[in-house]
Amino acid sequence: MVTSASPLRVSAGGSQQGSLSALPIRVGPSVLAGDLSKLAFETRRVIRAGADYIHLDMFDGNWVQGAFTFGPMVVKALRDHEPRAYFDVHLCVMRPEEYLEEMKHIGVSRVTLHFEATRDPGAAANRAHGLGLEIGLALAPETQVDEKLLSIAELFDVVLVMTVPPGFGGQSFMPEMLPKLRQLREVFPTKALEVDGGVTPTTAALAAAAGANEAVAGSSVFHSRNLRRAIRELRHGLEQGQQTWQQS
Ligand SMILES: O=C(CO)[C@@H](O)[C@H](O)COP(=O)(O)O
Ligand SMILES: [Fe+2]
Repeated sequence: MVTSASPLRVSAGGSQQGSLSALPIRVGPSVLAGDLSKLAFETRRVIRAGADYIHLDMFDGNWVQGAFTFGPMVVKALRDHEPRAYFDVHLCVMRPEEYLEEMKHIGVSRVTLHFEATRDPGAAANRAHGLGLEIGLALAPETQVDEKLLSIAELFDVVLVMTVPPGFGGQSFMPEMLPKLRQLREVFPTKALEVDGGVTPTTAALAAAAGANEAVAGSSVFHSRNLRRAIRELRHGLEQGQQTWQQS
């Protein structure tokens, strides 16, 4: 079923890692790996197969060179087909902060912009919240977590740790991103932490064991013969990993 993010459940008195109850596990197929000539059909297929949300990669062919996918008009057309689905738009564009009002207008549920592409990410987060829009901060693999970044990330609803260089699907998961996830989870025990890139049931488990609770998956869902099973296995991977994280 496609839902809005459910509230985080924190056990009484606990704010440290290890004392938390489960964070909501969510699987968001990236339709980029589907048949792009049938986006509405592909979106409907993964919703029916149990997706928690739909991940939409908006690339402008500029910030990620050579990769141009679709823009707000296509997202709006999809929204008209799926009025209730949770739409998570990953903006890999120049000046992503300029899209916030339009994203709200077309009914996007959450928009994630890149730290590396945004002039003033803190101001963008405040503006999105003023619009009533959930907002995420994406970190490309080369971006390190330091004090300044943490103080900015604090303002966002989700931090997306890219586990491949942004730009295209079908790349291999970068295990060297796991310490970044651990670092973020230690500082933000209840914030949503999402991974994107090369996510399979095995890598989803590794990511969740390091603190992730949301996973975007393109190839491992759409290249599977059985979408429902693919999504179920990803969810299972996240659950297994989260148990490891809780016990750590
Ligand atoms: O943002 C991106 C790539 O930049 C992704 O959302 C990809 O679409 C994920 O595809 P797979 O790595 O799962 O094939
Ligand atoms: Fe993405």
